[in-house]
Amino acid sequence: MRRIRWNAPLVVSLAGLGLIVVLGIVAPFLLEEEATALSGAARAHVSAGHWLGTDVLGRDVLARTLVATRLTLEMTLAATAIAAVAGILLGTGVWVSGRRVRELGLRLIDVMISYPALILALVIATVLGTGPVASVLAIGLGGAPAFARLTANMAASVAQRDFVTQARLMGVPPYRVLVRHLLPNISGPLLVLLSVAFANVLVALSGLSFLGVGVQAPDYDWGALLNSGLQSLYTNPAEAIGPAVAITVTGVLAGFVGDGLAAALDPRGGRAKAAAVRPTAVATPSHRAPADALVTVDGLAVVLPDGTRLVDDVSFHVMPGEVVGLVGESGSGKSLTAMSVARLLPEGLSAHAAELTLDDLDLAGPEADPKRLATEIGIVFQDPSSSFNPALRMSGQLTETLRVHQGVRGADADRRAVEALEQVRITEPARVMKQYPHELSGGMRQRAMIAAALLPGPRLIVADEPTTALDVTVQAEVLDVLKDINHRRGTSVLLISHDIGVVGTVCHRAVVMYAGRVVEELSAADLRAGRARHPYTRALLAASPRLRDSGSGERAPLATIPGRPPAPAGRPRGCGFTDRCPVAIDVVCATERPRLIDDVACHAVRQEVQAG
Ligand SMILES: Nc1ncnc2c1ncn2[C@@H]1O[C@H](COP(=O)(O)OP(=O)(O)OP(=O)(O)O)[C@@H](O)[C@H]1O
Repeated sequence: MRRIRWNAPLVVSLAGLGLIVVLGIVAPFLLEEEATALSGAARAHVSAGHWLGTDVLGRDVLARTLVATRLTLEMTLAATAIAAVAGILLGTGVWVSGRRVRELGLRLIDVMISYPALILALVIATVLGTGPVASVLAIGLGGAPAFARLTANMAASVAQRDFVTQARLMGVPPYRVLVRHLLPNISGPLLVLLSVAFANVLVALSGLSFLGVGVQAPDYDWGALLNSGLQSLYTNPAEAIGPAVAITVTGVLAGFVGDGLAAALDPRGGRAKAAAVRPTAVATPSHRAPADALVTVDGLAVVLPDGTRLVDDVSFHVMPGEVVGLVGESGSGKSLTAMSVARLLPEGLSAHAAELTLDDLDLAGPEADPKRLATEIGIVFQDPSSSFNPALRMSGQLTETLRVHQGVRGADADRRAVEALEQVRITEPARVMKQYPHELSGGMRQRAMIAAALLPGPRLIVADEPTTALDVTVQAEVLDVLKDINHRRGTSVLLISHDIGVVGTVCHRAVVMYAGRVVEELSAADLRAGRARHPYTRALLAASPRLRDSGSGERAPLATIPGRPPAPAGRPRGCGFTDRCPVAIDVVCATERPRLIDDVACHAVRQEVQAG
């Protein structure tokens, strides 16, 4: 419950159900007499005295409908509880039992689920006989397989996680594993199923009473009233309307609670949308980007709600037709910087910058045109297996931006998608268009991702570690495709990579990041020639099998960088690299933040320049 994000449908439907519950509690006290009093006028029509008319014995239908609320809700709650408890126990029980019991339990659930719940309930009701207790038991047990299946499926993924295995190895008793580890991790979807099951149980119980198997006279629930009302449907339809409306409204409200809960528990739903970058109050740019730069980032900061700066004062630019690499170890802030440019920051983070523009498009402004964003910036993500929807064919996914933002449809869109696939060197593009993502290899998927990013004709491609999930030979092919696109179409590329070798070979210029800041900017030619100045860039080069021998021509052993980058909250006041730096100057490096002067932010380099 602690992670629920309240939304309007959830609040309204819960309030509606609450009102019905209150009605169910008070109506028998207030209206019992009226509901049983014989007025003498059988099947009377709607009148001021009887808003829904009277039944076959002359009793007020509205009063009876309201009084029946309590029994109906009690039975529905009881049957839902039986279904949930029996189903959850069975579904989780199989995962805390031994292998044989588990196999047997899972097969049993399979068999039970293959029978429609109502048929199962009717069979049970026939065995148990008529009456409210029998129908509650029947509907409850009939609904249990749905809970058992959901619980078993979800518990399967949790039960194999390391913390559950560890708990079992430590001898934690099964019921504690169940209560502490399994149930809390599957509670969200179970809550949703619970509200949907409530609606189904209500309809099923009313159905049994309607068929005469459920509640027996003189007791009555909405189903029994519906049965009686149906007999006078042509003479006094209002008699059936009361219970019918009650069942429908309550069922729909319970369904809305389920929908509302699903939305409220969905981590991607509700307000979970990409955070926009806000302009900072700083009006004077600190970074002198050329006037004709395509992308200008000046003084970008990405901040956690507690004020921790994950990315701090980052400035760089990308020229038209230029490939710029953002390089640094894991956690240096590359992705957050790139995602700020694409306005795709994860929820909860806020960003601000003195300037963040793509040509004349203000990426920091609140109303950056979504159409321009979608068509002028193409994004290639790291993992090609999760970039496409596995349930849809490639054609629909590749042409989506064209259809949505450029109004290009049908054969035209398909033709352009085929051309884009050809450009990324996919053979038989027409066949690939008809395939599903899982039918393509990882390298093909990543090239298709690049084709999708290319299709609307973007001016910038942001490629976030596009080859990390691929094996080495395929990596080279994908990087080649990116280089080729830049060469042939002049598309600028912002390439994020932790591999300085990749950046040195593919990019024109590298922006080296460490601990959320830019520490050096240099051309790829300088990188390849080993002309890096910042000790961190030099350490990255020494650790790169591709570039370590460049410049000197010697075969130095592959180096590692000792220590680890500081966590965002524990970064020192001065230079973040101080603790790992071989040339750190006492006190000053730890306490004074080095500014980026002549493309390098390092006190030691500055001192060297001044001395010599
Ligand atoms: N949504 C988030 N909430 C909290 N911290 C985050 C979030 N996203 C990233 N971070 C933290 O911000 C820092 C920078 O993250 P970022 O993903 O930009 O690094 P990166 O250089 O791209 O690393 P990697 O190559 O591992 O993706 C890291 O310390 C990371 O743990």
